[in-house]
Parts: sequence; C-alpha cells; structure tokens
Amino acid sequence: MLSTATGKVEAHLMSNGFNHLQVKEKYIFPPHQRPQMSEISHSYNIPVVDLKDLDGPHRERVVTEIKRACEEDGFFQILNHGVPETVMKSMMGIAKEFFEMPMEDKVCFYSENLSQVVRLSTSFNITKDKFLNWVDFLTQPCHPLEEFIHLWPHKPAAYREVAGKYAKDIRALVLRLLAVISEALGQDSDYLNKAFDKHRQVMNINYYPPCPNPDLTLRVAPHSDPSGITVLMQGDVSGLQVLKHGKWVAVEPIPNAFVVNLGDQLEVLSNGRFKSAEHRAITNTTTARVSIPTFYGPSLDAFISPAETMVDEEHPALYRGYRHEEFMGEFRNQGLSSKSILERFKI
Ligand SMILES: O=C(O)CCC(=O)C(=O)O
Ligand SMILES: [Fe+2]
Repeated sequence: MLSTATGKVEAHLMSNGFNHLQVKEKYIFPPHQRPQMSEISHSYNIPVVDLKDLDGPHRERVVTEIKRACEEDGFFQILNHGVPETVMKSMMGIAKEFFEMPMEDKVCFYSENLSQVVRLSTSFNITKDKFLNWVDFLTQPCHPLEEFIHLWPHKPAAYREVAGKYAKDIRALVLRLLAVISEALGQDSDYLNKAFDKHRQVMNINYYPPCPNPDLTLRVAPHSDPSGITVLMQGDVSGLQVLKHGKWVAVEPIPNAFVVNLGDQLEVLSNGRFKSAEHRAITNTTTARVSIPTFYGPSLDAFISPAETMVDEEHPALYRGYRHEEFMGEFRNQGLSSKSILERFKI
C-alpha cells in the first residue's frame, strides 16, 4: 500500500508504470503542433565535428567547422570529445536505475515548485502547461559541485559518485568548447568564460516512456534552450529533431557522440550571428528513452548583452542587455514555447 504522498506523485509521473498506457486528453497536442511524422526530413544531417585535432596544429580547421555549424545550424554532434566512454555509459546506466527505482525512493524529490533546487517532476510545469509533455525529469545544479552534490539523490548508492564524475568531465569539455566558440566569434579564447561570470551548470535527466500513439503528443514541445550551450547525451534511441528552414530534421544518435546546441545566451552575445536552434523530441511506441542534457551558461547575476565587437553601424544591437536572472524568470513563467522568450529581449 503506497502512502498518500507517494500515491499523489505516482498519479502525475509518466514513469510510474501505468500513466503512459494511454494518451490522456491533457497530453494531446492541437493538430498543428503534432509531430506530422511523414513530413520529417531525413535527408539533412546536422554537422559532425571531430575534436581530435582541437589541441594540435589543425585547431583552426576545427574552429572553422564549429563556426559554420554555429552560424548555420546552432546544432552539431561531436566525436573524440575527451569524455571517456565508461563515464558516459555509467551515467546513462545510473540515470536509468534512478527512474526504475520504486516510487517510495524518488518521491522526496518530487516538486511542482520550479525554484526547488533538485527536483523530480513531469512535463515542464505541470501546474501551468496547456498540453503536457510526455516526460519525467530530474534536474540538478552541478557547479560548483561541492555546493550542490549533497542535495542530489543518494540512491542508487553510486549515484553521486557517477553523476559527479560525469558533471566534472562535461564541465571540462564545455570549457574547451567555450574557448573554441569564442575564437569562432573572433574574440579572445576566454571571452565566453568571462561573459558567463561565475558560470551555471545544470544537468537534467529526461525519462520518456514508450507512447501508445506518437502521432498525438510530444516528448518535449518546440523550444530553444535558455542556456549558453547545451551538451546532450541522447543515448541510442532517436527522437530529437531540430527545425531547419521550417522543416523538422531528425538528429540521429551516433554512438558515443554528444549533441551540442547553442542556447539563447549565445544568440544574444553573438548579436544574432550564431543561432539558438528550435528543437523538440517525439515519442515512439516501443522503447523508453533517456536523454541527459547539461545546460551550461552564465550565472544568474551575469549581465548579458551583445558583444561590443559584434555591434557596429551595419550590425546594430539586436537585443537589449539584461541580468541572466531576468531571462530565466521569463523562461520559467512562459515554459517551452518556440523562441518566444528571446523575442521579448529584441530591441
Ligand atoms: O531529449 C532530447 O533529446 C532533448 C531534450 C531537450 O531538448 C531539453 O531537455 O531541453
Ligand atoms: Fe532543449
């Protein structure tokens, strides 16, 4: 017999063993927002960048490839990124184990309050979302690690050790990427490192159960990330799609690769030169999917505005400056809604 609190949480979560057996009304998106599977493009692939030459004499070539990807797609996959396969596999394994634990072991993390620091929840904001997303997620800040790790789940027993190692390795990778992207913007390599001030790193674990009717609903509604950049481990189950010239393009999993996408802060800092691409995820009938995005960007007190060198008479500032906290507040209030938050900061 479940306690009342556990029973209430179980009624909301998708990963509880019964909520996903039918597509309930609140998960059914209006027809124009449904996936339209026949219209998904498989003929374009987002760029794949091999980072093996990043720290050698051919660095410039890698910078040029990433620059093109940032300008044209805002999305790319990376190989030879330095995060060991064992670290990736252990993280994916422990993430699955977390969601497979009995409800009693997870219920203490459940919250509908978006400001709870470590939080298990469902959809984006279950109290406000007009249509619910087919997802449960755990969200946890990771930087500085010592400040947050004691708030993370302690079950499964190895959770903090495995996720802590993963978070550290991802941060090291992101710092290398920030240097490259700064160079791609024609700036000093520590430009973004400085612009992000004290930095903010948040890891989500998304758990998407199979869905009896993928035509009706979405795992994640269209949105751009409010981060600086996002590094996503999408596992081996497809579902992620990116909007390119008005068409949804599948981002097919590549073993051991990460998907990198630029968030809204990079679009602002680059004064629109680099794009934060709109993306979404669709469901499937057979296989649960776990994806692990790390949202990396400025600390909440950082002041974000287009880089001075990106603004001149020919390229007037496209966005007003703001504290990152203001942007995140708008995002929390609005939820997943294409690129509408960024629009509000346009001049
Ligand atoms: O699950 C995915 O592939 C993408 C998830 C996503 O876009 C997000 O959590 O912001
Ligand atoms: Fe996203």
